[in-house]
Amino acid sequence: MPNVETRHAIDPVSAKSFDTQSLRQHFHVDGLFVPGTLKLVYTHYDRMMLGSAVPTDKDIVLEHVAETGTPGVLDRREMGVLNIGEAGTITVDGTTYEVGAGEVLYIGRGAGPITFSAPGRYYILSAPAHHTYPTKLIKIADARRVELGSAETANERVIIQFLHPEVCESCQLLMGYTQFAPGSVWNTMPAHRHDRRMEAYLYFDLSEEQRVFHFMGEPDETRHIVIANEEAIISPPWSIHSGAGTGAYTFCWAMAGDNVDFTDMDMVPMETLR
Ligand SMILES: O=C(O)C(=O)C[C@H](O)C(=O)CO
Ligand SMILES: [Zn+2]
Repeated sequence: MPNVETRHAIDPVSAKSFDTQSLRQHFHVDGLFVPGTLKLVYTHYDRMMLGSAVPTDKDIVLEHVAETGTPGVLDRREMGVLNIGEAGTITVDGTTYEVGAGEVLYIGRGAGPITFSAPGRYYILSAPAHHTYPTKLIKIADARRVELGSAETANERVIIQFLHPEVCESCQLLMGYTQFAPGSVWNTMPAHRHDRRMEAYLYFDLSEEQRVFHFMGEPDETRHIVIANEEAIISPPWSIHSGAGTGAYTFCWAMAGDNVDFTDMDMVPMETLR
């Protein structure tokens, strides 16, 4: 049985009163990517599930997750898996996909069981789905690239979009990752919100000593959470989501909610941030 933790949805009024420990308890995820284990976090934000699988000499099979209330985990869901480790394989319904470093496997509704094989460090995202789109391996060259920011503002980066309507159809999941040029450290500032979609971040490619200060909260009530390598953030739909690192890093962003329009954002004017 997978190790599954549940996170309930928190409203912005309650979040205002949280101290560091409470913020971390509700919005921060650690303990991911432990060799030989499958860990899942079942959230009540659009029922997005996130987690990790790190197979060793033994494969890890994902089939039933009690929290979904269905025999197979993907009976009514879709899944995106990003490999942040060495190339490995994922087998879905008897078809084996070679998933290289930085590649994403989209797994359509109704598929499974899913077998994760070494080597590979697999970051897992899943949301409810109303339609079955085909399972598809997405290579980096097939993804959509958006270059933005500049060295002068310490935010020169490329957003690489994998689960995006122009690349791979999905019901709810939008997913990709953002990589920084050396010396650039700021993501998603000026900040935005999108009440239509929640968002989850996984920060990775950080050295042991490196940290990212992740900013969250309503624009006039911001808070921060200090993040180390391969730790994640659950970002509620009412919250900004932004970060500044002590050096360059990569982060995987993923969203679920009412639309799959990456550009549907409500920008937050700088002068309103507190
Ligand atoms: O660096 C950025 O800016 C991002 O990657 C933005 C996130 O992808 C995002 O918040 C999308 O809604
Ligand atoms: Zn966003």
